[in-house]
Amino acid sequence: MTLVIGLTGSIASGKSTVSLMFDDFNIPVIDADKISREVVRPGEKAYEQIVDTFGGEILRDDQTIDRKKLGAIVFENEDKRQALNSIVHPAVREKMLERRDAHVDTGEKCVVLDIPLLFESKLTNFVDKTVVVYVDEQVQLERLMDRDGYSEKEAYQRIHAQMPVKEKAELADAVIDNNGSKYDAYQQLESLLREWDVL
Ligand SMILES: CC(C)(COP(=O)(O)OP(=O)(O)OC[C@H]1O[C@@H](n2cnc3c(N)ncnc32)[C@H](O)[C@@H]1O)[C@@H](O)C(=O)NCCC(=O)NCCS
Ligand SMILES: Nc1ncnc2c1ncn2[C@@H]1O[C@H](COP(=O)(O)OP(=O)(O)OP(=O)(O)O)[C@@H](O)[C@H]1O
Repeated sequence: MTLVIGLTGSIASGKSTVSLMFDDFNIPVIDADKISREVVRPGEKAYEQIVDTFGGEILRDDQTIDRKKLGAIVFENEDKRQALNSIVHPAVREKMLERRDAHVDTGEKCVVLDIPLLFESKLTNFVDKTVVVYVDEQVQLERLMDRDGYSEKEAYQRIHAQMPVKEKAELADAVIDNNGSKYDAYQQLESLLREWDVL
């Protein structure tokens, strides 16, 4: 039996940081953000739909989608964010499930689905257990501004486009508190995997 873990959090709470740690335990991770880049490459159905909906202004010279421009549009306007979600999410879901099932079929002990919008998109039925990477909002804001160079307003727009991470923590089977060091988070992950009999 494969244990399927849904890993989530809020923007810049540390999902990718924790997701890399699964490597140390030889546990495969399926990353929804990565897949959401694959399904919007030129030639893909979602690419055509995005260009039809948002216009050619969101393209770079090489015809790929300018993610900064598209991000600025959708995090400013909730209806537009929902429109983008309804184009991209079905394609992401399909690919994630294909990859999850491939790992289940080969008898992997554990597989992780890293999905930022796991709770918002009601995808908890894709997984057996949920883990939230939690940080306090002030730490989240600082790490987000630091990492991506957003202004405070831009950072808050992105934070508020998701369910507050505190609420996600209440819904989770387990929480990794990432307010401390990365090593601290690593130790919490290791003891959780022991508790769940994965190691
Ligand atoms: C808006 C886009 C173009 C911005 O691209 P950019 O490269 O700047 O950001 P990236 O994709 O790396 O996402 C960074 C983080 O933003 C948050 N985020 C992304 N999309 C959304 C969304 N639609 N709603 C709320 N938060 C989001 C997530 O926490 C994600 O981890 C891009 O995020 C996108 O296409 N989003 C729609 C698809 C989606 O929902 N992806 C997230 C999970 S599948
Ligand atoms: N414990 C920590 N101590 C200090 N910095 C950290 C810690 N955890 C993560 N960071 C930094 O905070 C930033 C956000 O972390 P990360 O990219 O892992 O978040 P994320 O949840 O995957 O973000 P996104 O939702 O945008 O994909 C990164 O610059 C990362 O290096």
